[in-house]
Amino acid sequence: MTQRRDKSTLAPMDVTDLDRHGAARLPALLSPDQCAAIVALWDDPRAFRKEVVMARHGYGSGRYRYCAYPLPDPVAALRDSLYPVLAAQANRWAAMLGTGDIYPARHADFLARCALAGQDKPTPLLLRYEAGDWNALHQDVYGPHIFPLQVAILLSQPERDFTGGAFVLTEQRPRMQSRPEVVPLRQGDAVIFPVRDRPVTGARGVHRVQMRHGVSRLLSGVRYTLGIIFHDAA
Ligand SMILES: O=C(O)CCC(=O)C(=O)O
Ligand SMILES: [Fe+2]
Repeated sequence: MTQRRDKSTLAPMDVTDLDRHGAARLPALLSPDQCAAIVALWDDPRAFRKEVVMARHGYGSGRYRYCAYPLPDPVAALRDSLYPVLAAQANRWAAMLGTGDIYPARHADFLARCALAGQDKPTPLLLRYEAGDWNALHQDVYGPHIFPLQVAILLSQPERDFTGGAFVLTEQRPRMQSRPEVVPLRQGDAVIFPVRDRPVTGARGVHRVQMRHGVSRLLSGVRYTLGIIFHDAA
């Protein structure tokens, strides 16, 4: 599948936004047709390994389905093409934090590392929300191996397909109150954000802030998102 923009490079502003605000938007990563093709996967049971009904677990309200391996073509293409850019950013953050973590240039090599630790189940997921549904603030950690950045792509068109349902991040600042960040998305836009935490440079050097993401209540309609997580699950 061809995407509308070259994802091998992110505009410098995107990286600046990640460092300054903890999230960066990739406008029009997918066309409306590409979004529709991914939404259509929802009804194909071969595409998925598991469904989660969020209310049963206290995760909010709505449903999501984890893709099965082999990933559906458009999902595999997105995961492969986004990874190298995010790995460069992940390595920069690891260096800032002095963790010693090194993320390999090839996604396959990172997945091999996950698999050795028993994390071999695919984590890309399709989420579906109806009026009244929401997604509790959370972190998508599935085992000790964590790739620190993830991507969510809005597949539905705000105001036409749904209202409400904003993508929300919170940043838990040490010994301070949390900071909310709302990322306005149009259909086909992606948001890049930290899975668990990120480095922030303060007066006394670099410290870690915890991040959580979620979705505010849908007021009407139906909203689909594709979530791309780069570590596999145990
Ligand atoms: O539906 C959304 O915008 C958020 C989805 C999500 O939690 C994820 O992609 O990990
Ligand atoms: Fe999530």
